Amino acid sequence: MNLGIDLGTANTVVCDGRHGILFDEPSVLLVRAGGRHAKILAVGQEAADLLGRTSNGFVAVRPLQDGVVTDLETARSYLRTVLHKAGRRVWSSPVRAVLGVPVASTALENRALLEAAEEAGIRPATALDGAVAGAIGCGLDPMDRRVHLVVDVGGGTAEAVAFCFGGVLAHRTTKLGGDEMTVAVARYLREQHQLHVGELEAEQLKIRSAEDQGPLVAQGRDAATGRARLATVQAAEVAEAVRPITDEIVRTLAACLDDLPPQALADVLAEGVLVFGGSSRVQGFATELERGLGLPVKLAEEPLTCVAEGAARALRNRRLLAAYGRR
Ligand SMILES: Nc1ncnc2c1ncn2[C@@H]1O[C@H](COP(=O)(O)OP(=O)(O)OP(=O)(O)O)[C@@H](O)[C@H]1O
Repeated sequence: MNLGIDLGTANTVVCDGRHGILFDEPSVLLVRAGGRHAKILAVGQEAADLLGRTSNGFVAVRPLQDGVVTDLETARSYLRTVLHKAGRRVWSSPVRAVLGVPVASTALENRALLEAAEEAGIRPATALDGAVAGAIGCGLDPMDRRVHLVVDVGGGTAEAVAFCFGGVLAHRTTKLGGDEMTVAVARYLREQHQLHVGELEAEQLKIRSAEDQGPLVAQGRDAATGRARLATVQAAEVAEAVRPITDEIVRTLAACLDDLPPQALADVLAEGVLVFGGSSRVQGFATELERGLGLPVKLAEEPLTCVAEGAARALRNRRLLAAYGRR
C-alpha cells in the first residue's frame, strides 16, 4: 500500500495512490480506563458516535493535541487500527506513507509521529508539511518558481504557509481552530439562550449554519429547569459567536505577509490564496480572510481530503520529497 495520511486533530483521512480515499473518520479512540491495562473499545466514527453516551469508566482519547502526538503508545495503537480499517489485512504486507504534519512542528514532534507510524508497520514513513500536501492535492506544484500562499484551518490549528521552488518562505500558526469555534457556539447558547448543549450538538449547529442561512433548531438542556428543550437560533447568531475566533485566526495568519518580499506578494496577488481544512467552510471565514489579507481567496474543492490526497501524490515524487520531506 502507498498511502497519504492526514492524521489531524479532528479527522483522520487515509488516501491510497491508486484507490483513492480508504478511511475518513474522526480522530478519536474510546478506551476503558484501567491504567496500564486500558482497552481500546472503538476507533474513529464508532468512537465518536459514543461520545457523551457512555457510563463512567470509558474515556475518549484523541491521538493528537494541536496537531502533534502527545502519547506514543496511543498514536501507535490508533494508527494500527486505522490501517486495518483502511483495508490492511496482512500484518506483514508493506505499507509506505507520507504523513502531513503542522509546519511549526519541531523535529522531536515529527520524530514521535514517525516512530509511532513505523511501530504501526509503516516503512518508510515520511513527514511532509500538511499545507504543502494540501496544495498538491489541489493541483498546485510546490516546485514552481512562483510563490504560492495556502491557508489550512482545521480543528485544532490554523496555519498560513508560503512556499516556492522546494522551500518554505514564511509561515504563521495559531492553536485556534474549529474546536474553539465549537466551544464558542456552546458558550453563546448557554449565555444567550440559557441552553446547555453537548459538543456534538454545538458542532452540528456550527456546520449547519454554514450551509443554511435560515433559522436553526438546537437541542439541549434548559439551564434553569434542567429539562430537555429546543431553541431557535439564527445562522447570523452562530456567525457572531465564532467571530472573535475567526478574527484572531485571520490576524495571526495575516502577519505571514510581513515576511514576504515584494515579488512574492505579486505572485500571490496574481494567483490568490488557496484555503482548505474543514473550518475554511465556517460562515464568513473566507470573506474575513480576504479582508484581513487584502488578497483574493480561493476555496479548495475538497477541503477535508486534499491533504491526504496530496500526501499520496507526493509519495510518487522523489524530487519533491527530497525538497520538502521532514525526517
Ligand atoms: N461544513 C463545515 N462548516 C464549518 N466547519 C466545518 C465544516 N466541516 C468541518 N468543519 C470543521 O472543521 C474542523 C475539522 O477540520 P479538519 O478535518 O480539516 O481538521 P484536522 O485536520 O483534523 O485538524 P488540524 O489540522 O487542526 O490537525 C472541525 O472543527 C469541524 O467542525
